[in-house]
Amino acid sequence: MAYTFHVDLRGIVDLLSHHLYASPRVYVRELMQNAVDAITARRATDPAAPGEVWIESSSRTGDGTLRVHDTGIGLTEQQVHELLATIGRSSKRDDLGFARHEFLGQFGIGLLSCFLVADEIRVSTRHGDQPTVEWTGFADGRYQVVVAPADRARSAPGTTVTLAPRRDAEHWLRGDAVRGLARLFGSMLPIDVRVDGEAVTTGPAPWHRDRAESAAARRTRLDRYAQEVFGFRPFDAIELDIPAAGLRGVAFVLPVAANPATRSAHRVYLKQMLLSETIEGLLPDWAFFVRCVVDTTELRPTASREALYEDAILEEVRTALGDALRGWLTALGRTDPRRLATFLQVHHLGVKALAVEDDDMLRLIYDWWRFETNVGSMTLAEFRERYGVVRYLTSVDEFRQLAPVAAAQAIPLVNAGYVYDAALLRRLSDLDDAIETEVLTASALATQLEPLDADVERAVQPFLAVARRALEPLGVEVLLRAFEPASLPALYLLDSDTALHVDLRRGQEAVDETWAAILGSFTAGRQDLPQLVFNHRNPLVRQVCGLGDEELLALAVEGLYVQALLLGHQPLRPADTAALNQSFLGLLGRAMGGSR
Ligand SMILES: Nc1ncnc2c1ncn2[C@@H]1O[C@H](COP(=O)(O)OP(=O)(O)OP(=O)(O)O)[C@@H](O)[C@H]1O
Repeated sequence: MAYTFHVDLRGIVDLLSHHLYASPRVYVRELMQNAVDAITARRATDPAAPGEVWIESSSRTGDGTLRVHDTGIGLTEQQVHELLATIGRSSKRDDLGFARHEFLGQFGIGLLSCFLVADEIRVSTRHGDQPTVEWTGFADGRYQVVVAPADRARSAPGTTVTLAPRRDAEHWLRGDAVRGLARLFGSMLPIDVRVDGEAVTTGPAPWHRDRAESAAARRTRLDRYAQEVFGFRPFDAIELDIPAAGLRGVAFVLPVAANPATRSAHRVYLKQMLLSETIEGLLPDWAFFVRCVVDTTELRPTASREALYEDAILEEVRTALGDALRGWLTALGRTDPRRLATFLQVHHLGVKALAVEDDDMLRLIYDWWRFETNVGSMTLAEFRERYGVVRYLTSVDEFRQLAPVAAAQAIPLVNAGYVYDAALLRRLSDLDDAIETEVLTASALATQLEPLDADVERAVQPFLAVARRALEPLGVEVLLRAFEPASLPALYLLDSDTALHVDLRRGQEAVDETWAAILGSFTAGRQDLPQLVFNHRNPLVRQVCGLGDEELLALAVEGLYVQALLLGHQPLRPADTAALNQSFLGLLGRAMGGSR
């Protein structure tokens, strides 16, 4: 024998309120939606039928109830049983069960949301010339249907829904709350909606085109809209139009930097009814620099109507919106490079993050973003045009230290030490195989520094011997070269590769045997050391080279070593600090005429 399921309405309402809807406020949206759909249905056969929705809040009715009146299609007695009293049954689906395009509703559960604020829902409805039917649904699952007596018969087709409030939910039915919610959800609806006599529908969407309006006036209006809705005056307003998704709208470009890691929230309308102000995932993740407001007819809501259903159309829309933003950026580069430069100034981090994966954005950075170089600030495109190979350093500290030295050796260098820069430079050949890029290593720079004449080289051997002896315990290789700028006495050179091995070796000294053996396996066979290159063009270094007093020479060498470390923003180890102390105190002692 077959039985029919029974539904525990209290359980269902509990489910809706705790798991489906984020807040009871959705009840206003569901009631407006039903009223608008009913008018749409009536106008399908009677295009001249009146289309009005008016809501009387409890502040107006005075008896605590809220009433929603519409001039829609109404229901017959049989439809009342079928549609109002059957959870999940909807008149807005076609024979195959698909949502019908012209309606906002589709799931057949919207009316239940009224139980979030009401104990009792009363519907008085009239379809065509049929008698007025009165249906009352109670939160405990009972319902009654009666044909209205003559004194309560409706004079025209349409429906009135009356809510008797739940205890503790009375405030949801009051004038202020209802007006605010009706305005929030329904301000763009194509049908006139009033709350307590006040219009909440404010006419066409902000992107609606009015032929008589000038471009400047339109922009001012859109700016004002962004200010009202998002609270900022946009850098630009990008109009969006994707006919395949029935989507129109505007992307407002943020005037200040946004965190690329935070997903942007957008204001999305479905068939002119607000779905949510905080829709994520409408745009690709990289489009963090805009806030959109869009209306679409083709995207589908989830049953809560608070999010978009993740399907193939949403995926296509996301791609198309991404293309629109990309198009805006590249067009700006063509038509108004100065504005693009301003945009990049604000949003460069995000655009760079995107350029790591996207060729168009990489091209944008290549052509328009000004990098710091040791030959002035310029774009990578300019740099390449002037100097051929795009040589760069991957740390800001390294750049600060080496840029002047490299410039003096006529080696143009780009500072790629900021976040994403190195990754972008590594990817540049993706744009064009002919673009050559190269990291300048410290050892490569050392080879560019001019060696000394043979005579000088011979003469400085005693200096080198003392300097090597003094610095050997500190694990640094000593060189003497002649280079510009002459004001720099010594240069501490450490490649990132060498730095890693130096760190590992230092780690080895500081840990127990097991760890030392593990770390040792990484450094095995590597003897590279950081280099300290003394500059023979520097007058002080020349003087030190000529010192006959070995003790004084060693003190000077230690001092110059620590100074080079400090200039290179290198951390000082205990041994370096000890060398600094020894040198400083020793030199001080010598200066005051004593000895160590
Ligand atoms: N004001 C109204 N006038 C005429 N019919 C209505 C009205 N309100 C509700 N109905 C009928 O009741 C049915 C159920 O309404 P309900 O709001 O629960 O679901 P829905 O609007 O079909 O779908 P959704 O859950 O997506 O809102 C509707 O399909 C419609 O036929």
